[in-house]
Amino acid sequence: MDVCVIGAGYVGLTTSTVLANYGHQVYCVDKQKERVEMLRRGEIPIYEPGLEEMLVKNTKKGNLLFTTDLETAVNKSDLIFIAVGTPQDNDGRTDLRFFEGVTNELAPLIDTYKLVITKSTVPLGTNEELERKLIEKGVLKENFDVVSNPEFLREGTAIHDMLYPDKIVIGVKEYRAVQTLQKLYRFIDAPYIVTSLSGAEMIKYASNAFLAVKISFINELAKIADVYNVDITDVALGIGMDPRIGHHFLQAGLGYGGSCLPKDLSSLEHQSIKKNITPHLLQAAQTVNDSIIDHYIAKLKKEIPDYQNKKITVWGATFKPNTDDLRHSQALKLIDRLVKDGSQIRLYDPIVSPNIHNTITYKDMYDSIKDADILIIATEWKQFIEADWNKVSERMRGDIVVDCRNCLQPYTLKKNGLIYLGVARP
Ligand SMILES: NC(=O)c1ccc[n+]([C@@H]2O[C@H](COP(=O)([O-])OP(=O)(O)OC[C@H]3O[C@@H](n4cnc5c(N)ncnc54)[C@H](O)[C@@H]3O)[C@@H](O)[C@H]2O)c1
Ligand SMILES: O=c1ccn([C@@H]2O[C@H](COP(=O)(O)OP(=O)(O)O[C@H]3O[C@H](CO)[C@@H](O)[C@H](O)[C@H]3O)[C@@H](O)[C@H]2O)c(=O)[nH]1
Repeated sequence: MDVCVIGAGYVGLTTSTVLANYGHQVYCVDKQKERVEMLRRGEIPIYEPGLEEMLVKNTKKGNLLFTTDLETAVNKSDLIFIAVGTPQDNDGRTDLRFFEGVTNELAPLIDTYKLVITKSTVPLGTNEELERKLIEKGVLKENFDVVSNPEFLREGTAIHDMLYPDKIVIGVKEYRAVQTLQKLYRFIDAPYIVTSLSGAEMIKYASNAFLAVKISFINELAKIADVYNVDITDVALGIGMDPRIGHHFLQAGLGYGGSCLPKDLSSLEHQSIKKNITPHLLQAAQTVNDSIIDHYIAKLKKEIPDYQNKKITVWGATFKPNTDDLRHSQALKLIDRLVKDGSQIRLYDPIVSPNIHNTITYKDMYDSIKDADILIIATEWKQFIEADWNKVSERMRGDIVVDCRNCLQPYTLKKNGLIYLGVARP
């Protein structure tokens, strides 16, 4: 099938590449000229394991093309995916600027039948509004159907998640759209959830909200476990054994960040308030998440009252491992807070070198800890988990390792003369 994908970010690039890899002809459009030129050279603007290889293979084969020319891409395609960003505005609502920009650009280009498929995460009612606007702008009703087909991939495992999703959610008004999408996704073996446009929009928000609530739940329990000298990893393991609870998303730590959970939870909160419903649980999940940095700063202060005067190294800047994404990173929030408190930070991250006030970034993880008093693990990258702790111990001046992600083995550190401070791990 001939497919146009609008937006060459994490979702648009993964969608384009996977569809092309399974035999479709894909035109991936982005308005950023430099990004498109880069992609044409086979360089990818984001870090996503496995993506570059598959992308280059398919560009060489000619079934994956990058362009800024929306008109040609739309003309050549039967299906049009919208995968532009829907960030958070200053009030915490969804900023639909890019999505509405696409609606305006698309309207004059649709003069034969197209399936317009929304992959971007958009508030309830947005796809109905998209349909209404396209008609209002002169597109004939018989020339298009709108489909809400939210994406559930995680950064760092995007290709795997797109190939092996637990479900494919499709919000439609016309059943013919479902058949077209089943044809498009014939290489994916997953159950279909077919619902209304807003039903699909809500499934997306509900998923991310549930995950955020689950993380805040374990983080709240971690605070309680801490004061009662209980190991929270035992508690997570114990409750996770119950299949009604499950083991996933029970890792206590610095809290959730990234480009999705915080903004989607906040958006759902506003969508709820707009209809006079107070979303107590969603608000509580955010409150817990917002309180975590303060909580761990207080813990650090209790352990080392003059921590501001110590040499602190932080390992990890991104919001989670295996990505270059710094959006809403809790690690960055922690660094900001330490800097505000007067500390000078040395930072090492395997992929990014962000420019942060009073922070020196290092290219080598062991160089970053030379003469450090305190080492803080803010993101659970594999290379931190597998660090040479004897070498760490020799390089550091002090002996304190704060494991904000509960990803290390306390015993291994202790064996190497280091003091381990985890999240509720007595
Ligand atoms: N990142 C994720 O893991 C993820 C997962 C599932 C869903 N989502 C949702 O998918 C959407 C996209 O997220 P992302 O992280 O891929 O965004 P992104 O910011 O990485 O990429 C968006 C791209 O869209 C381009 N763009 C904006 N307006 C355009 C226009 N008018 N024409 C052409 N290109 C345009 C931008 O230049 C940018 O390259 C969001 O709604 C997000 O909530 C993201
Ligand atoms: O037990 C856990 C699991 C995750 N996190 C944190 O939660 C955040 C989000 O993690 P994850 O969900 O793996 O990352 P994303 O790539 O943002 O993926 C989420 O957001 C995407 C965008 O909507 C959805 O498509 C995915 O299904 C959803 O998992 C990160 O900061 C993690 O460190 C924890 O603190 N504890």
